[in-house]
Amino acid sequence: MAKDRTEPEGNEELCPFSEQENGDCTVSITVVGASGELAKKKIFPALFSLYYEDFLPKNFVVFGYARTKMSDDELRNMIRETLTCRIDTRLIDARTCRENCQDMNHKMDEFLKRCFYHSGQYNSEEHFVELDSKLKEKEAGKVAHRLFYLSIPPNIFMDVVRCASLKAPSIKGRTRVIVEKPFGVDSESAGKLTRGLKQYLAEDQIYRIDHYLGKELVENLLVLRFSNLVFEPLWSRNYIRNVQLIFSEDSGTEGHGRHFDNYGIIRDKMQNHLLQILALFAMEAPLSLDAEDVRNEKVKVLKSMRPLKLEDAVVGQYKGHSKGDKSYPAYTDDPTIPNDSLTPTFAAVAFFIDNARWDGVPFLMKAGKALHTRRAEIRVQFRHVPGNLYKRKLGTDLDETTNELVLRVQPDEAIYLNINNKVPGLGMKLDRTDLNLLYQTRYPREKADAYERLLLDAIEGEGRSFIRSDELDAAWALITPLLKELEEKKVVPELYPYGSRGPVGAHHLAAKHNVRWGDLSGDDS
Ligand SMILES: NC(=O)C1=CN([C@@H]2O[C@H](COP(=O)(O)OP(=O)(O)OC[C@H]3O[C@@H](n4cnc5c(N)ncnc54)[C@H](OP(=O)(O)O)[C@@H]3O)[C@@H](O)[C@H]2O)C=CC1
Ligand SMILES: O=C1O[C@H](COP(=O)(O)O)[C@@H](O)[C@H](O)[C@H]1O
Repeated sequence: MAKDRTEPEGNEELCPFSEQENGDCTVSITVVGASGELAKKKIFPALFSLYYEDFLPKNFVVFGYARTKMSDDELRNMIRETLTCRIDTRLIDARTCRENCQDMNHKMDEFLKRCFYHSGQYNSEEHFVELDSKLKEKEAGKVAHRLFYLSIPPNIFMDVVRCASLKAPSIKGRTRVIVEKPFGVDSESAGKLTRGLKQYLAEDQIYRIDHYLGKELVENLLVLRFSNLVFEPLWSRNYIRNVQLIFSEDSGTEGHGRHFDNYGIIRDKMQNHLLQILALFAMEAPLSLDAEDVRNEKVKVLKSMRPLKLEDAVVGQYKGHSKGDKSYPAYTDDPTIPNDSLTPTFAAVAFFIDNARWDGVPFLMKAGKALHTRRAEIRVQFRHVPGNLYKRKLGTDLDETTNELVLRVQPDEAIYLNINNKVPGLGMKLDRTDLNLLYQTRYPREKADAYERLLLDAIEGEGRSFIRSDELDAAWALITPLLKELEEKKVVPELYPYGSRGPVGAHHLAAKHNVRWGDLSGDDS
């Protein structure tokens, strides 16, 4: 029996698979682009983890679809051999325990019996008719929900959507399609993609995936805000001075830059992951946790934001750097990148939300490759404490002593609040310390991968963590003017050394808004 994620066991009404449990229903999941990296690294492992943990319904099949010729057994071997999911890791940690390994092998055999492959072209209706008949055979006359995961490059999305919706839709059940990013490169192309998808699918059949919305800390944002009394009263311009959304990677493109060079860091990280997090952070309380209520609030806050102009941004590109006997390449040393590429590998921008809650509060975003560290976090810097009671003890630099709440999305998920505290003893010495919730300590069990959570949501028809088309439009409307200016004016990015803290311009941008980057100060750098 599939586990219920929402309620203690035994609550029949809320069980999302109750139909399947009585044997009437089945779910067919087709991974389109099954021969690709994402399918191997993320999608099949996530499906296996869900199966292993009993979250998949009783009746399901998984089909791989791609042009590469492969037999069912070859697909199964690929899945078995490339397994990199948390279950595998758990077993490596417990490798002395033979029972666990036997259990996993048994579960893997059972899972693979449900996996099949069909080779076909992405634009061939005939090949999708063949897929449909194979699906029907496995579905054996049950009401079948069909989920197509488009793990393919965007130029073939429309072919697949057309063929799948015309020739292989669910007849009595629901047809849903997970669409991978990129969702266009600007407002115009995103609008075109949406109009194309809507020729064949209704909005509630489209699941635009941004895997950051499946990350534990991001899912927790609304819980933190709306289930604790202590945060919400502080969550506004009255107490918050600025908010920082930071995404740094410590590696460059290293020979795989061709795809990135067409997009750049603003499209790759800001338009999607960081703006999505910002919307969840800043939105008003939704009427309910229903997908439409949550997404309505996200759209509202995105629409209240000022579109970016060149003066709100700094762009950078990493250059080569030597440290001891090790040397690190420049972005343009990557053989897949043109030597004269102006693509930003770093950007810092300042957003403002023109609504009553956030008027005047800078929301600074920073994302970059080849930086000194890898991290994704939200930093909330609060206002200074009024009055001078402890000023002599705290020092004159009030920025150093204001409260800061940090939500670290990765690595090592954590939520901590910097506070000032008296050092125990007879004197009156103050110390800066933090109230710290380190996930690894509090919740030591390994965490589900974002793809697991989002796949399960899509199977269950839960759209809350997927991007609706009006959200997408609103996000592109904020970013497109800046992208156009950068491209039209051929803005040359400021160079920064590989492994550094990014271009100096990012500090100037922050200083213009009276902000200091929290990740570069004190013991956090
Ligand atoms: N890899 C990742 O970590 C991430 C990927 N994505 C997105 O997910 C999608 C899939 O990613 P990924 O698996 O890495 O992509 P791949 O480049 O590996 O492509 C997936 C499959 O699509 C087919 N394919 C590739 N190029 C073409 C083409 N030009 N024309 C027709 N078919 C083609 C190939 O299958 P075959 O030749 O067998 O038909 C390939 O195995 C992409 O849209 C990507 O932007 C998003 C986030 C992260
Ligand atoms: O969407 C993307 O995200 C990955 C990083 O994902 P993470 O979960 O490992 O943080 C990034 O490498 C890729 O460039 C980008 O397209």
